[in-house]
Amino acid sequence: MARFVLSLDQGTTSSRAILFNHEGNIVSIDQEEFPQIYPKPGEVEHNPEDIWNTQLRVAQQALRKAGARASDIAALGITNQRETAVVWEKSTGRPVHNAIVWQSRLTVPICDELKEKGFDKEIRARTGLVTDAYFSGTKVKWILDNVQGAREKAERGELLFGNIDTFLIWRLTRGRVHITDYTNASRTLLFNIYEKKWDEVILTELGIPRSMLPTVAPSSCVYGETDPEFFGGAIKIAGIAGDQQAATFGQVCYEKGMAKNTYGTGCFMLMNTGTEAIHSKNGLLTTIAWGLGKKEKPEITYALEGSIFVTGAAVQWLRDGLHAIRSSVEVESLAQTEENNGGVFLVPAFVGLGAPYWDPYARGTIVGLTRGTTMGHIARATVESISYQTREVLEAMTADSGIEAKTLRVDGGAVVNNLLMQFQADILGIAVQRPEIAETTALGAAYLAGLAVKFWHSQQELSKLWAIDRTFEPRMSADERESLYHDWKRAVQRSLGWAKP
Ligand SMILES: Nc1ncnc2c1ncn2[C@@H]1O[C@H](COP(=O)(O)OP(=O)(O)O)[C@@H](O)[C@H]1O
Ligand SMILES: O=P(O)(O)OC[C@H](O)CO
Repeated sequence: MARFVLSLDQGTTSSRAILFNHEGNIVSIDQEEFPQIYPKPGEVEHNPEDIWNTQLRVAQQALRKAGARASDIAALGITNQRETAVVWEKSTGRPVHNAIVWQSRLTVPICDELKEKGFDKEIRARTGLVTDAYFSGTKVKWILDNVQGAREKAERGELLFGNIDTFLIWRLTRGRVHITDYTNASRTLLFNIYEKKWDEVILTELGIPRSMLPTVAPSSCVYGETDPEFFGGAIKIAGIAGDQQAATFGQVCYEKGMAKNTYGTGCFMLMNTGTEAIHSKNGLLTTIAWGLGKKEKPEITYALEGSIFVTGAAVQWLRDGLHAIRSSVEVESLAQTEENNGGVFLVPAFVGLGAPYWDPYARGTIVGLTRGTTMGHIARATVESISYQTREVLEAMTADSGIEAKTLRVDGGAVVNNLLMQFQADILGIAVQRPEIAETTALGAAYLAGLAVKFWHSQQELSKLWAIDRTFEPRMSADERESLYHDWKRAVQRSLGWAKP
């Protein structure tokens, strides 16, 4: 009798694999970081072989640590950094270029051209997204336009495109399955979220052959099996979701109006809007939260999303760029060396700004420096910037949905930082709830896979497994809160448009 579900969580900075038991508890975990490649300022790439090798290794290691065999695994779920685009040869499985990462600004000129033509309105109306280099579509176009021979090969049906979920499944099944789910498809800029199919008008405009694209399936169903060689036996692949949607599922935000915020490389807030796709007037994205039900008749749940590009990555910059700390966790103690930010505000617009500004030309800014500024102030300003950006997105969400959040569910690598969590509650003026399992991304993918093979039977059953580790109540006075937020807004104004040619 299978005892576990295996979750593969392929993130921006690391690959993780987690085994969950029937209670939704972690049985074993393994994680490996892999190199970030920065070819030019603003460009970010990953070597797909690094992604594959680290992901396979951590999965094998997670099984080994638990003393589990393939037959102990009821199913495998995959969750992934979204939008990151890989194009590979169908016959060999070899990528024709590095993966172009979601953060990369490489395709800003393509997006500018689309906007000049007014095609951004078509994109918004069909995909729910804004025309930004963030999404996969212009990355695929760039590869076809710039890698020698790629376009001809693609037109002959010899190249395939996929986000990381699709690439991993292609490898895990040794090229037998070319598939994605509704959540990942909704982030490509190529998928019509209303008609629930690849959008021919956009494909034509970007010159992307339909034959490159994977089949789109529900987020919870059996897609195929892993080649027996990888885990000493075949394992059913039965769940797929982009990592932010998976976290929303793992946080059991199953009712309309429920929201979560994930603190990783960036921050991503998603609110379940039910069967209604709300068109944002405040700089948010309309996206697919998950597609459940049958392949022939998917039941789509939509979400509003606020995507913030740089949050935890700013802490990494303190570590790797400024060498102010040796590990990300040290940011908390460094920030605590000062009682407040000393008037310093840091806008981490390293790759432009995402929601709600969508300014590819914004750049990082530190304002308010004086002779008395210390590294402690800068560390505090970095932590605070995560919370201010989150408030901007939550305000946009309230304006778009008309729903006032009373609490915010949080997860992701940075929520271990109690200073950040307390400041977040203070600056929002609402309680922040940290669940017992902060690995909700992996948990969400496990839930999706487990539901497909009846390891779990219903979303109601899963809702009961959610438990709070700690609630952070707001303690700051309203005057102080508003004054800090006002100054943050002034700082953002100084970062906007900085790199515009
Ligand atoms: N204690 C901390 N305080 C603030 N940020 C942290 C802390 N610990 C980790 N982080 C940040 O969280 C991110 C890692 O979180 P994770 O959820 O693994 O991200 P991802 O899935 O994007 O790779 C890194 O950017 C790291 O700098
Ligand atoms: O890998 P993460 O956790 O930084 O998430 C990345 C997002 O999916 C990008 O949209």
